[in-house]
Amino acid sequence: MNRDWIATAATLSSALPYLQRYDDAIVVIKLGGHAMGSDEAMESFARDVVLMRQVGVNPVIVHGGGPMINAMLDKLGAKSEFVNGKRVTDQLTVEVVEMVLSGLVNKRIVQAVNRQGGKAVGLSGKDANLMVCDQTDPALGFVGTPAEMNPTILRDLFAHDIIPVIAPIGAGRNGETFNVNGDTAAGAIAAGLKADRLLLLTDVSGVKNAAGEVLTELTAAQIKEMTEEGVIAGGMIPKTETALDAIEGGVRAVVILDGRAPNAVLLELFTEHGAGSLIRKG
Ligand SMILES: Nc1ncnc2c1ncn2[C@@H]1O[C@H](COP(=O)(O)OP(=O)(O)O)[C@@H](O)[C@H]1O
Ligand SMILES: CC(=O)N[C@@H](CCC(=O)OP(=O)(O)O)C(=O)O
Repeated sequence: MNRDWIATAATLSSALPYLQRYDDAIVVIKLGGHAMGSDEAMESFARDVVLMRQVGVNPVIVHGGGPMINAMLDKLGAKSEFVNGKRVTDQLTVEVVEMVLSGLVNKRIVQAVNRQGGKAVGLSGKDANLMVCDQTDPALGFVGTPAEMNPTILRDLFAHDIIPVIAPIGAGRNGETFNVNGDTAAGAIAAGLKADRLLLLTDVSGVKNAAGEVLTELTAAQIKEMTEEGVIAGGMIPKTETALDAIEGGVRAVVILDGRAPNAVLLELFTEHGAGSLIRKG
């Protein structure tokens, strides 16, 4: 018999304890703009998510799309600046952010999942009042901080075998639209659902120390120290902040990992190998 088939059967068999552990688990996956990559990479990601659903996991995808927003702002001749990983968002920018995230990016992911045989439905924080926000800081404009989560809609979707794909747009209490950092939104949704896992997919293999080595496990104290020293910087700041908030909010564990690695989520969930940097309650 072909050796590859024997190896495939052995791999499937060794996954049994993990399949049992994650049966009916809620796993929130944040797909960052930098991790989205080519159509082939998107297809492979979508396939992994459909497989998760097939084996009894309830996956929720929350996406970013920073590079896609930048590209559209460039086309419009508009500039934007970031403060601690958050985009300063004026009226024009928030309109572009909503169009790009809820439109182009969200539907690309929805379609990719559905092409693999899944049932994905796209929504944003506005739908069913999923994520109601307050303004983060007047200096940042229309940037929102999640203040009230209404995740019942997501449980209703799970019950119908539907994979929710969520754009990080928040509903304001006075009809405003808020731009929410994708990691922040994913953390708030994971906490609202008391998810078993929050996987933050990005373009590095995990959180690196000053020597550039990936730390396989991180404590809150280490994150605080590394941020003060500037070792954790830029886009990694909202990710590690999110991880700590999510754990405080009742998420069992958070993993920051490279979404561009082949089958990254399957490797993390269903093998003993694991991947990236794990953060859990200390
Ligand atoms: N200590 C660190 N370890 C790993 N990456 C870091 C660290 N500090 C800053 N970064 C940067 O954070 C980036 C990930 O954040 P970001 O670009 O916002 O990703 P995404 O678009 O996937 O959300 C990495 O590509 C890296 O340049
Ligand atoms: C407030 C804020 O910064 N919002 C982000 C939303 C998109 C995002 O988070 O995209 P990534 O995950 O690809 O970085 C932005 O405007 O870029």
